[in-house]
Amino acid sequence: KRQDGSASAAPAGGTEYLVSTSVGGESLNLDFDTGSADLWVFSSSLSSASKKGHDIYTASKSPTYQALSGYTWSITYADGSGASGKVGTDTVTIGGTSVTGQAVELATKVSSTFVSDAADGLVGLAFSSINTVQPVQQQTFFDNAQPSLNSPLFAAYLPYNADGAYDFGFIDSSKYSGSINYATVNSGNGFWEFASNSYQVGGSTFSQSGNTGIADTGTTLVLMIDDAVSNYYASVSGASNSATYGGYIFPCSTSLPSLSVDIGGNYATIPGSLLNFQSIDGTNCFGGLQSVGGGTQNIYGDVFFNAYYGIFDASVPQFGFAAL
Ligand SMILES: CC[C@H](C)[C@H](NC(=O)[C@H](C)NC(=O)[C@@H](CCSC)NC[C@@H](N)Cc1ccccc1)C(=O)O
Repeated sequence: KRQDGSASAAPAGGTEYLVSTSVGGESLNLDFDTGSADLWVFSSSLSSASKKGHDIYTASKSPTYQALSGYTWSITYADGSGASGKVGTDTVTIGGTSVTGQAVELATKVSSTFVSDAADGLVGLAFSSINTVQPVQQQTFFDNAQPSLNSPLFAAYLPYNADGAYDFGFIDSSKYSGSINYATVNSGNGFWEFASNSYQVGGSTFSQSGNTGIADTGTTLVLMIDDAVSNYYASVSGASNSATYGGYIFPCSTSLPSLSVDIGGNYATIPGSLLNFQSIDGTNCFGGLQSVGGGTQNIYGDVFFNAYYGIFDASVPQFGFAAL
C-alpha cells in the first residue's frame, strides 16, 4: 500500500512539536496529540483577537471542503484549556499520507492558552471513541488512514531540541537503538493506556500497583502521581514545590537522578539530563517531572519521547518503545 510516509515534527519553544499539515490545500502547523481524538483547526470564524499569530483555515477557500451542517464539537483538556466549533470534511495530507473526507473541526472558540500557543490546531491520535463531534462521532486521521497503510500503526520520534517525525504505516529502524518492548493497551478510556505498576528513582524501586500510564505526545512533561513526584525530588538537593511556579523547582546546578517507569512490565529509563525542563531565572530550574494532580493515570509526555521512539500499534492494540 502506497500511503506510508513520514512527517517532520519541529520543536516549538521546547513545549511541543508541530507538524506542517495540509487541510484542503491550506498549510497549518498542528500539534499531534495521542492524548485526544479531535482534529481541529483555527478557523476564519474566530474573533480577530483569537486569530492573532496563527495560520487560519478558511473553508470557503478550499475546493474540497464539505460542511457537515448542524454538527458541533467541544473539547476540554486536562490543563483546563479547550476549544469548540463546527464541523466539515476535507482532504488532509500529512507527510506522504492523504485522507479524503476527514472530519475537520473548525474552531469558533479557543481558550486563551491556545491563542498564545504556537499550534494552529491539533491532530488527535487517540482512539476515535473519545472524539467529541455531535450528533455523529467522527474518526481520527489515523483510523481513516489505516486501510491505506502497510501496517495499522504510527510512530513518534521526538528527540530533545531537534527535529522529530511521525511515521505512518511503518517502523523506522534508523530512529532507535536496541530492541522494542511492547505493552498491551487498554483503550477503554480512549487513550493509549497501559499498566504502569512501579517506577525507579536512581537505583531505588517504588510500587504504584494498579496505576496506569498514558502515552501522550500532546503533553509536554511527564506527569505522575504525587507519591512518585515527592519520592523523586526527595533525592534532589535543594528541590522545593513552588506555588509561584506551580511545580517542583531546584538549583540548576543540581545533577538529577534518572527516572524509570514501568510500561507493561518493562522499564523505560529517562536520564536525569532530560528531566531538567527549563531554567526559570538562571539560578533555579523547573523539573520535567511534575504532579498529574490526582487519580491513578500517569501521563508520559514529550519528556518521555525525548528518550524513546514510541510505536502506536492498533493491531492489538499495543504501545511499543525503543531507546533513541
Ligand atoms: C479535564 C478534561 C479531561 C481530562 C478529559 N479530557 C481529555 O482527556 C482530553 C481528551 N485529553 C487530555 O486532556 C490530555 C490527556 C489527559 S489523560 C487523563 N491529552 C491531551 C492534551 N495534551 C491536549 C493539549 C495539547 C496542547 C495544549 C493543551 C492540551 C475530558 O474531556 O473529560
